[in-house]
Amino acid sequence: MSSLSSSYIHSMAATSQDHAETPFRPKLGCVKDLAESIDLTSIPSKYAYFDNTTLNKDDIDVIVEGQIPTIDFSLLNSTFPDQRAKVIQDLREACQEWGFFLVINHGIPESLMEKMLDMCKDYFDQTEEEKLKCGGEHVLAPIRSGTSFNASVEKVFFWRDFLKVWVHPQFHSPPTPAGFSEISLEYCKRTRQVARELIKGISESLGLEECYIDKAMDLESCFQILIANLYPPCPQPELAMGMPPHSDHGLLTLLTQNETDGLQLNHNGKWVNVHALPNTFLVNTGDHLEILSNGKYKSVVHRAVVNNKATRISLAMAHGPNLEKAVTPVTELVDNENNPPLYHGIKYKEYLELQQSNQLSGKSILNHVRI
Ligand SMILES: O=C(O)CCC(=O)C(=O)O
Ligand SMILES: [Fe+2]
Repeated sequence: MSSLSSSYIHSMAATSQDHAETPFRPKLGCVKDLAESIDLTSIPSKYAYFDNTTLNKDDIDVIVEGQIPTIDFSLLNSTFPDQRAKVIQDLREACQEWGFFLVINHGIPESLMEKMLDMCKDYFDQTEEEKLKCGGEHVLAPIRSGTSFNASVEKVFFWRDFLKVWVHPQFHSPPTPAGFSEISLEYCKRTRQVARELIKGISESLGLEECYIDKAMDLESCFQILIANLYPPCPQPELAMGMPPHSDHGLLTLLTQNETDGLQLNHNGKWVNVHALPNTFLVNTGDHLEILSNGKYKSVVHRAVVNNKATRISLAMAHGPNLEKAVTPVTELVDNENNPPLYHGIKYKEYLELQQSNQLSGKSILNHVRI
């Protein structure tokens, strides 16, 4: 199966011509087309993530509604020291207790956020052929379009199509739809600025200099990736999964979505539904924040569930260190007697490759670098 692309294969049937050229050329298909196929009333068994017959009762998920922390971004630039101190304290609590927060008053125009989400919708509305023009079979290809997460290694497929684009330090963009590149360039620049400001606040909240993390991780050349996710309506949402529980690889991910919810985060062992208010960012901490803070700020495990009513589009902007950095816990947060380093250093690019080329599963890659 190693020659299969990361795009999902709905059918192993191939034309005789395909067979003549490449013996193992599958018919590629996205879950959007599957969902739109006429009379789809049940999901193919390959998408059955929850299996009622084998479900252990300990695995049954508890879903709760939680009061997710809110960060008023505008206060980070307040000229009143009290206000800045308050928001730094809010960030500390949010990172320590949740690994997740909503960001309001971030200054990015709502119109730009809407245009970017519309562009993602237009991208997914293209034909399969147009989407495949993006190519990118390798997990580290700068532009990759596909379905599920990594179909070449998965036993169960996820109810999700995706586009992943590396947008910093080198900017890439799919050639179509028209206008994607211009909107995306602006959106990536603005979200990167917000992420770096948040990271400065987080640095301070750890008792470090404001620019400590920015400098140590070389965020001037930070790795930024745009991940657009499409979750079409699913006839059996209780059996399928959009994205399985996982933590993100980088430092901070800024997520926006259309009007449909579906993100859940794991908080004290329970799944919490996240409801996004318009014009806000849902921000989660990633594995590299956990590594550099020596476990003080843990990356949050989250997942995306699906529904049978409306298509959900989410847009995650993930920000990590410079890809060449091998990140270890910062010396200021380590003390060999009482607080020894908990993680090995591994080059971020290798970490990313490990995550992308395996099955997405909880914090399995972070566990790989735990001492
Ligand atoms: O769609 C979502 O809400 C979650 C997406 C996500 O976790 C990711 O792209 O890493
Ligand atoms: Fe994620």
